[in-house]
Amino acid sequence: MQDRFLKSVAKLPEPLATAIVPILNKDFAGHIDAQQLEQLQTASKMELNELLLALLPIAAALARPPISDFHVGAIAKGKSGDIYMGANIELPGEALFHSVHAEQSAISHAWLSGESIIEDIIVNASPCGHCRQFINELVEGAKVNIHLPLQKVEPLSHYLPYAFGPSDLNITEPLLTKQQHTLTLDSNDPMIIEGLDHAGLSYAPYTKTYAAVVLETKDGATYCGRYAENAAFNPSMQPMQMALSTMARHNRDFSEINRAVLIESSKGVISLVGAAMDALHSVAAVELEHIVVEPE
Ligand SMILES: O=c1ccn([C@H]2C[C@H](O)[C@@H](CO)O2)c(=O)[nH]1
Ligand SMILES: [Zn+2]
Repeated sequence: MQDRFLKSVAKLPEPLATAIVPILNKDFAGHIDAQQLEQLQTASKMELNELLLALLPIAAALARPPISDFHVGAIAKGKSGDIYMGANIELPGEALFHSVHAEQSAISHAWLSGESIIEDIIVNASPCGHCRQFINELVEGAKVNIHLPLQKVEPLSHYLPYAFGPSDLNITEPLLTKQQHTLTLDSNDPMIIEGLDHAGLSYAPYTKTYAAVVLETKDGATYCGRYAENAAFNPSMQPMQMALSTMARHNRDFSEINRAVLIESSKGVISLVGAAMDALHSVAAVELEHIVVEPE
């Protein structure tokens, strides 16, 4: 089991702790598939909703909050039945808007893993307004069930009545709708090829700035983030933040970043390069490679 989970596992009821230890092996990065979840349910004799709440300390152990020391853990449950953990990240010395909320981290984890509908979000602290908005931007967002430790399960619409969302800007395909934008560049650099794929899957209906970030560590492992825009603009999740959140879930230190690439479409009305550089430089002494690609 990874050391970062020792304290959280110690707090779990014994049968659940015993059953989860093998899952928390060195490769664990916050994903528990439907079959494993069923095994945990059998072993712990817990109702599914009870089990999901019991798993939150594991999700919270993924957090990196050097400013607040407030560890938030969230779980997004996809239509497939798999669950995806996420946690908050704060960037040392940088403006607070660079922070990633646990709910965004869990949602982006599900999205990067190919989920097209998120049915439930489980979180250990009441979701802030920004997260309620982010959830409302998803496919069937108003219907996402919100699970909190001391509250009965309610759909997002209970927590965010009279909501603003993509339809107010005449966007009919919300976040998580399959994207396929063609960005091609003649390159045989594996990091750039990976980045082009992710940029093509990014979600940017308001600016068309399709973008992705790929971070590489010295051992050759790569961690990706795609741009996820919001109709409410400010809660949009930057590709650098999403990539850092992927790295944190994989238990990698940001100082291990060896190479960082931002790919973005030349036809977008904004550029994410300044924001991406600020975020990157707060955690790693690496220059950002900025690659601008002509969409087809
Ligand atoms: O809904 C919320 C509210 C706050 N936080 C994080 C952001 C920041 O890192 C810390 C303090 O606000 O908690 C979340 O992850 N989700
Ligand atoms: Zn929040």
